[in-house]
Amino acid sequence: MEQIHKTLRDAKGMRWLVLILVSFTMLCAYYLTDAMAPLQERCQTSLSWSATDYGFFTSGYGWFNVFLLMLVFSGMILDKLGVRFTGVLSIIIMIAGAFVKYWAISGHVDGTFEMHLGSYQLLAPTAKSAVVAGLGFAIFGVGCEMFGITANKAVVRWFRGKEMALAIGLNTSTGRIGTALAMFTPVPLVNMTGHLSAPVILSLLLLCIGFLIFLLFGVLDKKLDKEEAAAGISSDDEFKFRDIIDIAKNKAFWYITALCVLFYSAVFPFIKFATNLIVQKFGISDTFAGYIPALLPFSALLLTPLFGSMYDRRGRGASIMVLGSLLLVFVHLLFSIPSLNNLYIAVGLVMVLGVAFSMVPSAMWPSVAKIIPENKLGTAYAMVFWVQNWGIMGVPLLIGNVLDKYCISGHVQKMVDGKMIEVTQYNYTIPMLIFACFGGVAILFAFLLKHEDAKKGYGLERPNINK
Ligand SMILES: C[C@H](NC(=O)[C@@H](N)CCCCN)C(=O)O
Repeated sequence: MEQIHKTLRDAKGMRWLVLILVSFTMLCAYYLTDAMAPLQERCQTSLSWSATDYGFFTSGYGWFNVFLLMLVFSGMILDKLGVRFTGVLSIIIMIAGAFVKYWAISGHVDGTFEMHLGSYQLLAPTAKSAVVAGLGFAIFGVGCEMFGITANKAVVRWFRGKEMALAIGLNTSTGRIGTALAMFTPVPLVNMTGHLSAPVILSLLLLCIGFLIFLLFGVLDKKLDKEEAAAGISSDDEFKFRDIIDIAKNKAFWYITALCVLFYSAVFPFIKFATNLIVQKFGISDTFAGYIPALLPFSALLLTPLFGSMYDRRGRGASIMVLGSLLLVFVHLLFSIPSLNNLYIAVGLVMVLGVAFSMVPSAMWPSVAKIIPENKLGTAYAMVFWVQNWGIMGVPLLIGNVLDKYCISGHVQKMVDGKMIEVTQYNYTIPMLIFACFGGVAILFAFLLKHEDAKKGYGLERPNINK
């Protein structure tokens, strides 16, 4: 019989199986990334965290990635040692980070912490539990970002010239399922168990399952390596320092990176504060308030593959990014208007934000693969993520501080575990305007990217599927 499939990746079923295996761990990783988001007020009442403490802890995700350049090293490891090794390493790091985070928020750490350099105060008094949880989150963040670039590279390797954007979109969508679950399961879990750390324990369990599933992917990927070697297809994966310089010389790369950090700075940190925003602005209890931000990843998880598939078949990647950025600004501006406090408006806006949050990622990540050659792709994704992590780290810090300095609107007494506790109330107008400003500048870079593509012919407006 004539041989139909040259390698495993030419077998459609195998490609999609690989996608499922890689994506499951994305779900677990994204769940833990956002699992504390609906618990902002619970952290205030159980661990005495202020908005600044919460922002500090949330910023932890990026500390090591940004300051220790862990993301850049991750990219090098990925391009040098491949997706299998890097994937396994990243999951182990995530499990270690999750464990530290669990330790910090489960009542083992008390008191406050401050840091001085001579007479200069580096860190104002901060709840020690927020500092240790932040450290755990920082370790986890290294693994999570390392896994993100590994998953992108693995998907590109298996899907290039086929349904690449759709596959990247579906992989991201699976991550969004994790984010959606993180929006509405933590509060019921905490209520059921009486432990603030219950969602983190669940994440640890999920990550261990993800580890085993990723090993299965490793078996298939190794087989593909062997087949490609036998067919004389070489994967020029070796990392060279020159790669960083080559990538850094590419203008379109910087436009896409700027768009990435600005766009995501207005989305990921927004998710972290969204439950509290809904509680404060729309007067809903935190048990239900998380359901509204959950609509954001929910609509994104349905629409990201749709836009990915549109991009594969019809092209228009740069235009999709422009439109997505416009929608982002529209939503944040409307959220900032104090009189628009009707719950239906909140639901509508979050869903439109979900559309924006589908459009930009579904076009952005496959577009990086059109601008940068595959052998430098791990490093390129790592560089984009590194810049993006400045935003993921800095913006929650900024918003937490702004809330405590300029946005306190009052205090209310709430009954928590049989005790009356004072809970601070916030007005979110200024934070929402800050998010809108990020979106405004993102639009500018989306246009610059479109213009550069028209000049250099990267094909961002052309379909991805080779006919
Ligand atoms: C694919 C992309 N991932 C990222 O941007 C990661 N750097 C951050 C992941 C944070 C997880 N909530 C995406 O999710 O669109």
